[in-house]
Amino acid sequence: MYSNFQNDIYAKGMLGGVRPAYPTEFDGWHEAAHQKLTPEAYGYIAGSAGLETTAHANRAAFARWEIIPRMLRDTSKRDTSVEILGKRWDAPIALAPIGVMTIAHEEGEVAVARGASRRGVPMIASTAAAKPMEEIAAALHDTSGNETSGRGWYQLYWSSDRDVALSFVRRAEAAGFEAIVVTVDTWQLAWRPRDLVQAFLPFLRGEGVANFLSDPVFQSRLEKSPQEDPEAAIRLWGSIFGNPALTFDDIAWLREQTSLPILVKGIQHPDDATACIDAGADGVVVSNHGGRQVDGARASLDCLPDIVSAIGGSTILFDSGVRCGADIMKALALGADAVLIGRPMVYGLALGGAEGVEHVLQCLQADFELNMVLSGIGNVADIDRTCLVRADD
Ligand SMILES: Cc1cc2nc3c(=O)[nH]c(=O)nc-3n(C[C@H](O)[C@H](O)[C@H](O)COP(=O)(O)O)c2cc1C
Ligand SMILES: CCCCC(=O)C(=O)O
Repeated sequence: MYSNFQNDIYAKGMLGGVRPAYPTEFDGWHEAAHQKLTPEAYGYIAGSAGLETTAHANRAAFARWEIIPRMLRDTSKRDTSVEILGKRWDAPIALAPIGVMTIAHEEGEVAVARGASRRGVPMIASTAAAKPMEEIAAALHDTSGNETSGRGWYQLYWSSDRDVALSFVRRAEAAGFEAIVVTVDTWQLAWRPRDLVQAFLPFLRGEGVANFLSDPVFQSRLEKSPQEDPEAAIRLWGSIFGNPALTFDDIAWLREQTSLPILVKGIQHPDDATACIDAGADGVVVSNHGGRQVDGARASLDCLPDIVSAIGGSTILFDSGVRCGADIMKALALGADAVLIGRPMVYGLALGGAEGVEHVLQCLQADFELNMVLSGIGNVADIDRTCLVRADD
């Protein structure tokens, strides 16, 4: 039971005089990480596109839904597990793909992988990771110490050089990642004022390009190796990173290239969701990239119900604005199968590396479980639309 964590905290405090090493909710993680991070790293992580209207809308949308807890329902048996793409997850939570995590902590995604596997939470490794995917996979699957083997998916930023994109998929298969998540909303970075005013883009100093620099197909496009001529390698990265020409036909093409499940991340319109499924995807991630791409875009949570109506039965994950157990419950009640945790995890990483990631996940798991059972629901499958009312009703 995840909620044993609550008892542990009280017991350690009252019997041993020890308080938790880190805060236990989002604002605390955010504030403490803000103190620790460089201004540039903080701006990159916390910042969103434009006036950050969409980032705020993501939070406001959660506030417009309210849970009505039900009483006197037997919740003595509780089950937070879900089945996603044929695999059992202990909780309806995975880690969102997040690039260039060495700006938050020197061990970057390797620490994220360790924290995730200790909590049994699947991790989606980003193409823009600061560590090559093979290193992340090794950390995920490392069962030394008391870690259980973690579960990983690979997030593909689809290069305009299709052979590089395919090489990433082949490497992900070989490294043991269990699904491909194609992110389609960020083939180019949006107008991000916090980064612009600090003129900060970590990729240009060689952080977050490891998957490219270590890739044999990418290397074959260079005259000299990335070690010999790092500048030329970064220039090539800049020119082939994203692919504005991508269409649903490419998803259909990818479907023929790999037997791994494919999810398309960054979907906000129900017709796009349907087209993804028609092209052979197994599901989508309803997301506006945490408000980091199209400012003025609709809150991700508000996009969810129509997409559920359009492609219900396919796998539907959700992110953008998930901060606490209640948010997880609301997203599930509106039809998501599971949610992805983004910034809360990054702040945990900044605070304490693998231990910080583990702590944030443990808090979210316990908070979610307690929220669910105290609402009178013993089983994730029973979280549905009847748990919620609109705040203005
Ligand atoms: C610092 C940072 C880096 C990110 N890098 C990636 C990435 O490499 N690939 C990707 O698909 N999404 C990336 N995202 C988006 C997340 O996967 C996710 O959609 C977003 O964080 C959800 O919003 P939230 O963190 O506000 O909940 C990034 C987000 C942040 C904050
Ligand atoms: C160029 C990769 C960008 C990483 C990303 O997705 C983000 O910063 O939101």
